[in-house]
Amino acid sequence: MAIDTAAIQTHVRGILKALGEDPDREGLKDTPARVAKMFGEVFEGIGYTNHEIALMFGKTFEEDMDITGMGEDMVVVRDMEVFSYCEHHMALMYDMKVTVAYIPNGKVIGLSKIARIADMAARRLQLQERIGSDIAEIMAEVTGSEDMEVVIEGSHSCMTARGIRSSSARTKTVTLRGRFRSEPELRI
Ligand SMILES: Nc1nc2c(ncn2[C@@H]2O[C@H](COP(=O)(O)OP(=O)(O)OP(=O)(O)O)[C@@H](O)[C@H]2O)c(=O)[nH]1
Ligand SMILES: [Zn+2]
Repeated sequence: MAIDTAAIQTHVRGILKALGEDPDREGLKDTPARVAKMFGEVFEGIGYTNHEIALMFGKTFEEDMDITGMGEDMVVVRDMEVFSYCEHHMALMYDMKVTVAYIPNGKVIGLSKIARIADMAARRLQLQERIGSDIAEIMAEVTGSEDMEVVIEGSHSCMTARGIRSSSARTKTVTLRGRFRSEPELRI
């Protein structure tokens, strides 16, 4: 479902007024439209289910797997940068690095598609933990493998720039599925 751009503009204008601002002054007159456009970008993932994201980026390669045996070798893509917004404050999560490891089950996914999946899962009102479980769920559907680890490190502006103001606090979350859960030596 596409976002309701007109409603967002109306509400942003209302927020500006509630803040004591003049929404018609030169610097703010286009702000509701800009914010609606920005929300369309940064919240694009709200418009898709995990299943739909799996279909969108679900191109896999099965050729040569029997010959090379690479269909069972671990793949790790490190440090994919994403941005997200926490669902509690709608505050930016930044300096977010996502690392995904999986053990293919006979087919592999194109590497760029892993980054696209991580990027789209982050473009929602999220919890860092849920970004990890969403990526694991989408990757499992695409690859047919349950053996997955997703490590995310990031900063939450709701705790670095306001509130407790722990400006250097970083949060690390680890999502483990399948063999990564039962065999600790596999963990990256
Ligand atoms: N587990 C988890 N918590 C988050 C995430 N993003 C933000 N939070 C936390 O969500 C909580 C919301 O707590 P509340 O007490 O309702 O909000 P608040 O009064 O603004 O709390 P303070 O931030 O402590 O001032 C805060 O502790 C945030 O740090 C996240 O991705 N995962
Ligand atoms: Zn927050």
